[in-house]
Amino acid sequence: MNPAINLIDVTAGYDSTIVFTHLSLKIHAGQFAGIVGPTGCGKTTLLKTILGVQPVLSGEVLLNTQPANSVPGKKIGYVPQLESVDWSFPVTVEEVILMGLYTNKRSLPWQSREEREQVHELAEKLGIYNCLRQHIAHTSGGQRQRAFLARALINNPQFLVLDEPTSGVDIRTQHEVLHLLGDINSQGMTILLTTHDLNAVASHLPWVICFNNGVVAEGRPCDIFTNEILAKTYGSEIVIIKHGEYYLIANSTPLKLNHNP
Ligand SMILES: Nc1ncnc2c1ncn2[C@@H]1O[C@H](COP(=O)(O)OP(=O)(O)OP(=O)(O)O)[C@@H](O)[C@H]1O
Repeated sequence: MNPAINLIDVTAGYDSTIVFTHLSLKIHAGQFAGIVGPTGCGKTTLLKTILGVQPVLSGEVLLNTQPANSVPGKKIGYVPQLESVDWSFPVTVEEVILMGLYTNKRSLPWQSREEREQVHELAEKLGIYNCLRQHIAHTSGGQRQRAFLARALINNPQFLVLDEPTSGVDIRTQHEVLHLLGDINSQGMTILLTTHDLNAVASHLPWVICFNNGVVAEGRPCDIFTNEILAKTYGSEIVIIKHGEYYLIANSTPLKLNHNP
């Protein structure tokens, strides 16, 4: 079977920076995979390359055997890093979701009844029906994440690509978002995301790709999250605390609490 996403010997980057060279990576249909790696190692650039918005310098990116830049945008549902979104933009949650439906040909005020019903159905499914009329800036981090997820899903894409869906929200919301993505994946959606949260990956994702300007290792979290692979990925020691079958990965050096008054 052909991979859903197939990078073949890809070199990509910007005018001033080559971010990765000769990268080959396959994501299979139905896979739920997370890319982890240090800040600036090229995770977002990799997603942009898959989305076809970042031109490759050499090599090829195929989506279901078609070149990525020839695949209509609607085939890929994309959730950007929400930290990059301008929250002062005057839109409601409902309008954010509707934006997913519009191409350059249509403007926002004119939605059909079917389109509204489609939005309401999806909002109900994602648990944000009650905040559809709320200004997006007045919603919680978890509700925003769900609103942008709905915007990405509204066109029934073949793949879902998310840039750091677990950042900027508390631990409980992180788990809720990943649980929701797990449910969407179990209905057949191929999902690729980036995250800095190794523990969330370890507990929710079946497949992890350790990245640092290239693939360091990939596999099941239980095989991949070793001191050796994490040190190679992050360039410094990452402490893994094991308790029976439970793992806790310390993203920073353990601290000794200050007991001084
Ligand atoms: N538009 C751009 N123009 C030039 N260089 C860029 C651009 N965007 C990113 N870079 C550079 O490319 C490299 C990879 O950046 P990228 O955003 O892909 O990393 P990342 O792993 O997603 O980082 P983070 O975890 O902080 O989001 C960095 O050195 C960054 O400075």
